[in-house]
Amino acid sequence: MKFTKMQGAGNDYVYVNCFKEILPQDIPNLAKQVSDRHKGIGSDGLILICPSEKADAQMRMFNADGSESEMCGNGIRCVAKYVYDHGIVQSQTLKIETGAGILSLDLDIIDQRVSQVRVNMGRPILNSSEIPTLLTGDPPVNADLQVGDQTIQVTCVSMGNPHCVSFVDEITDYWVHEIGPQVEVHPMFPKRINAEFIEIISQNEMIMRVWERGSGETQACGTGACASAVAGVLTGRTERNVLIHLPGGDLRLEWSESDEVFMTGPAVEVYEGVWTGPQ
Ligand SMILES: N[C@@H](CCC[C@H](N)C(=O)O)C(=O)O
Repeated sequence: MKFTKMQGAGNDYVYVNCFKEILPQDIPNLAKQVSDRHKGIGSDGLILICPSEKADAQMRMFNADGSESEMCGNGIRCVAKYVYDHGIVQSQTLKIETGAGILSLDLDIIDQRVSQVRVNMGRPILNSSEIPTLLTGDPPVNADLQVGDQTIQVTCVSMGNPHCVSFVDEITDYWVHEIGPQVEVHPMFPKRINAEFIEIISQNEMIMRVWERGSGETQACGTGACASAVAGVLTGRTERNVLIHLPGGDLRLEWSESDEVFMTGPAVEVYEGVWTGPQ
């Protein structure tokens, strides 16, 4: 199976061109195998670039534990780069089908290669069945979450996939590695959840680390950055334009007055290879 390793703000996935490649039936198991950083290729998960009847291409995304997610913000920028750079569709605007609907993307092209992508990530969902108990009222969708022996204040936002955002004074490993995994599997979230930890720098700038559902800490999460930008506005901490610094790079976010979230960030191809599978 031919694959391409790509990363967006350090969030790295194995991408497979399903316009050409035929995959084994058990894709969750394939995702687990290729993602393994010691015995596989090593990645935060597996992303399939597939034909679509409704858009230029379809993206399917699997976390490192084999679970499938509805959406991947850093992934969709890389899918757009792949589709353009590999000549599947050479248009500066693309439509990609995801589990969260069909999204529109604008490509920034330098020397005939995509360098940056601006994605219309759609409207945040503030009353989602994926985040059932917390989101029963009007926004702000804030709640107190009991985690171990402490209560943390969270803001829950779905970008097609679910996110639980906590604003903290200082983001430490304690938050990401101790609290993050407990938030992920908290009984309040039956489909599990991605946990973002945010330090505010100013009304237009924040720092973020994430504990991702199904993959653990990653260097960036695009949908998590969108959810955090929305949560910043909902809680009165930030304005609608915000620059988010993540361990793997920066993402620029805008929550427009028309209620759509726009995310701009890099997409990078790292290398191509052939997966022969565990022997
Ligand atoms: N890193 C991604 C999100 C990947 C999926 C997530 N772990 C989930 O299970 O919802 C991003 O950039 O959005």
